[in-house]
Amino acid sequence: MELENIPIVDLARLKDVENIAEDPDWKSIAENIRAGLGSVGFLYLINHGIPEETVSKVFRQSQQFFSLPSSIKAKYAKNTSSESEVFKLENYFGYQPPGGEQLHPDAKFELKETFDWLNGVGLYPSEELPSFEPSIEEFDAECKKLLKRLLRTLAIGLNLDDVDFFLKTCRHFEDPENNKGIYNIRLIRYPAIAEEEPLPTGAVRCGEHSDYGFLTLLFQDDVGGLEVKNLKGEWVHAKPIPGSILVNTGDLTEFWTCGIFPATPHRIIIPEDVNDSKRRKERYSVAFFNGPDKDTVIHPVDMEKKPQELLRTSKYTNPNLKDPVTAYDHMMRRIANQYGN
Ligand SMILES: O=C(O)CCC(=O)C(=O)O
Ligand SMILES: [Fe+2]
Repeated sequence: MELENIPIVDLARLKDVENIAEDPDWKSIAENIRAGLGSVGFLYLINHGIPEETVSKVFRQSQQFFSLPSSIKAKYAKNTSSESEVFKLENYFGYQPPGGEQLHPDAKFELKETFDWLNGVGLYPSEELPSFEPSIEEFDAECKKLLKRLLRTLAIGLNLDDVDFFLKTCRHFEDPENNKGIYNIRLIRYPAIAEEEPLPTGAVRCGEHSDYGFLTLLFQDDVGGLEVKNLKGEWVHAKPIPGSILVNTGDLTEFWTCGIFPATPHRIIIPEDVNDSKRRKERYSVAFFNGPDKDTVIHPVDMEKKPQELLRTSKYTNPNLKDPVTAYDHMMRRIANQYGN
């Protein structure tokens, strides 16, 4: 089944039962997740179990942080002292002002500010905002709880013998201090654009890209503007659904599953109409990018026992790219080639 729009998956019936692989509710939800991530590559989760207040606290702290003067935000800046520092995974935390990142060669200027943490490690503006760090920590723990369930639904949806196949590769969930993982929380603000404001040539909010890792949880406010490319190559608006979370699969998953779960391109353009509210309003989003532990060997062959008709053509079905690689090396080759071409 090929879906054109982003489906909604309701997790309300996902209960902690003994044998989840045989549980009809887990099975049917796993099927829905499989159908959504296996076609559009994106889906909305509702009744996902993350308390609304946990999410709104992070959005409030994000608004307060990005509203601070640039000189204060600069205290928490990402290490961009040299090209080699920028591309080190270990340095993937801190604040980046607008124009700090380019996700697509045509997106000459990304009108966004970001604030990142890697594996729960990073800089917290505790002096200015004492509630900031506890809000991120609470959010981090809730996202991991949800991801643990999602990773099991992925394995069930793929009919893998071991329902914990993916979960076992995320030891960082249980042992946050081990620094084995690759996960990243990112706060984003896209500033409002005034009617008379001249924009740099090629400006967008977020250049077209696919995510790098395994699974992304994306929380957005009510402004809208995110577009997702469906299998027909059409851009579909990922309209905000209050209380929902968008989930999508990244490059690593596309590689691992031989394209069963594609890494779908997405972007946020700036509407030309100066009165469009998607342009006039500032927009906030929060992403939790989850990868498997760095030393996980990603071996696409694991999935080759799957029926061939399920394997979609992807850049990773290229035989030269099929050699096993650790999650860390995969991320490094992806970061080094930031445009992903
Ligand atoms: O802000 C958004 O809604 C999307 C951001 C995104 O795709 C990303 O940071 O990878
Ligand atoms: Fe993305």
